[in-house]
Amino acid sequence: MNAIEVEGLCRTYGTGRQPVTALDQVDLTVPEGQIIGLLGANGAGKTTLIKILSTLLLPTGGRARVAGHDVVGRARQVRREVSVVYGGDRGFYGRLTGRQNLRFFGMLQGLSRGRLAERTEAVLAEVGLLAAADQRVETYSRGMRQRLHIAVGLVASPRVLLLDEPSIGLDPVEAHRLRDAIGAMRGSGVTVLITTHQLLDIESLADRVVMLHQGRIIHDLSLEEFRKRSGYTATVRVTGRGEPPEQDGQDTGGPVVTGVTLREGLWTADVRIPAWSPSTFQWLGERLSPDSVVDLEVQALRLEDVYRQLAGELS
Ligand SMILES: Nc1ncnc2c1ncn2[C@@H]1O[C@H](COP(=O)(O)OP(=O)(O)OP(=O)(O)O)[C@@H](O)[C@H]1O
Repeated sequence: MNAIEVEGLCRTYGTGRQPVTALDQVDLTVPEGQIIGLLGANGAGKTTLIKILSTLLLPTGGRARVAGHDVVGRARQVRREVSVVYGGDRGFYGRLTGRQNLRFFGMLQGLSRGRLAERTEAVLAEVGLLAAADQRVETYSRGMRQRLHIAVGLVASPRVLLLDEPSIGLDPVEAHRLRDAIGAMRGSGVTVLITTHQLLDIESLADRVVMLHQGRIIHDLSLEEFRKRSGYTATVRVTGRGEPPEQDGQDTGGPVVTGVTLREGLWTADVRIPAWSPSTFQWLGERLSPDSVVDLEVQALRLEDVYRQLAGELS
């Protein structure tokens, strides 16, 4: 069964002279167990989609189903199947321990005493908080609180977990731990939809990338396809003396010289490599005179570059 099915979904805010269309005919099908990265600039409609899927907001057109239940007609059933976690570190009782908070919020979700005890320990382990479970939440770091939010989201075993900017405001170490906690869900059958501006979240977690722009889905690709959209796999940054290489005007299918700059008697050029092959090295040897090159650095493609490139095509 599909975890999420969205057809022609629309949401308009306001009815006056200037209504805002936040979602415009969105179609999306997500099979169970997939981890989807939902990307888009500020105002693209990501939060609106999350709110509709979690029944916090009604659509103004189209349909959406979660675990087979319609978000409008069977909202109560949907709420049993879906959990939503927002970025940020508030919403806990600071004087209670992590375990006590989790049990409290689990109880509110209607779990029986036995099931609650079992699930509490399981999810604390899943998010890496077992060792800190008996510490007061007021002593928790931001990242630990965020992982506790995810534990609350998981305690009632939802089929679908919606994460809105989960790593916002976290330092790199905490963000890495959080990603580990989310990654641990892979294979458990939980379907995860993550909205994020952190491309590293997508790179390390997502099976599929959906990109929204002005309320419409403009890309819906596997992570691999998304990566390939850039048209290159690496950039070689070359620094040299003397005559700089000529910048290539258009894509020739082979390596492309871009971004030639001059500074303090040295030039720097970025050579985009579509794919590594013997002819790539031959090309590099012919275009870049070994006498003039003083430094060479190979940079693997970053998802952020792809995103910037795709977003740039829109402006
Ligand atoms: N309650 C509201 N009333 C009026 N307009 C709204 C409301 N909520 C959102 N919007 C508008 O709807 C559009 C989509 O907003 P939404 O919050 O869904 O985008 P987003 O992709 O989540 O953005 P961000 O990355 O900034 O969170 C934006 O133009 C926004 O200004």
